[in-house]
Amino acid sequence: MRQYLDLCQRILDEGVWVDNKRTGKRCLTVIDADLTYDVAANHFPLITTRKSFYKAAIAELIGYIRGYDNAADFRALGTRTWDANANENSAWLNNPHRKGEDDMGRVYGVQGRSWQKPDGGHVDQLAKIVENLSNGIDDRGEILSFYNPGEFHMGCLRPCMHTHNFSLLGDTLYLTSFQRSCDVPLGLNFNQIQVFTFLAIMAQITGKKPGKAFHKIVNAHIYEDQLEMMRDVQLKRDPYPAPELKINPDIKSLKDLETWVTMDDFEVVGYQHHDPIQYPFSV
Ligand SMILES: Nc1nc(=O)c2c([nH]1)NC[C@@H]1CN(c3ccc(C(=O)N[C@@H](CCC(=O)O)C(=O)O)cc3)CN21
Ligand SMILES: O=c1ccn([C@H]2C[C@H](O)[C@@H](COP(=O)(O)O)O2)c(=O)[nH]1
Repeated sequence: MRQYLDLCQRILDEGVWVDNKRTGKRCLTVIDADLTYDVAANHFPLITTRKSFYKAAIAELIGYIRGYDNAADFRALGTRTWDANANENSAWLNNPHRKGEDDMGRVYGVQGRSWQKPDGGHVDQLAKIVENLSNGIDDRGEILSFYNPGEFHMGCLRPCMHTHNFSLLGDTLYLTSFQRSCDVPLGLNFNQIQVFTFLAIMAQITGKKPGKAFHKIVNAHIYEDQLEMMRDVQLKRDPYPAPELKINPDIKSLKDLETWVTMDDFEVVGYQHHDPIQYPFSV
């Protein structure tokens, strides 16, 4: 938790104001942040200086794993976080590739599970990684990439967390995740949970021990309308100790994740937190 607060403070101390054309807002911005999560010790990186809705963050991750392309499917899993990008951004609403209400297009998990090949076939990047890791293989290219510039025009948003690179050392699994753009008050609260949970769940279904997860962020920002709450409320609070994440041990395969898993299969133990803070969201 301390590393999150340090990043917030660093943005306040060293950040540079940058105009953002897509949202029409200014962001206080720093470049390059590294966060590390100890998944082996189960120190779940849940924000404690405000109430965090972690089930929504895990629901997003499961939706990516399943290759969802529709905000309604995300809602059914337990998160409304894609509603605005799917249905309220005028550039996407006017895009001829949008297939109707709730469509997100070829974003995130669609690329992860079904990257189009020039010959008409598809690549399932995640299935290949699970297969290799389960067999003890790390070919130094266990990479899940959502970043497909050739199809940016077919999706509502370019992926922010765009690459997850798994590594095996003996029977310990590591994850290095790359993020190009990070809304620190809102997005990072979710992204920390997702990087941690992704390593924990991949270790579980491939029969490995989880090690550490390394989260590398390029552009880390606070939107102008979030700044006051961050500076005057959240950063004035003292953090509580990290809680633990409990995952249903019956989840044993990618198929389980794709078929029957719900948010009831994830539970956080020992979560002490301050009151919620509602930060503005920029579409
Ligand atoms: N500007 C922006 N920031 C983001 O973090 C973001 C996007 N856009 N677009 C795509 C996804 C959607 N994400 C979101 C969207 C909404 C919340 C949000 O409103 N979180 C609330 C609680 C939500 C709930 O109750 O489930 C929060 O207080 O954390 C978080 C992440 C992350 N991403
Ligand atoms: O997982 C996510 C998804 C999105 N974000 C934030 C980062 C930016 O504030 C916006 C995306 O805007 P771009 O103009 O495409 O950079 O969403 C996040 O933090 N985490």
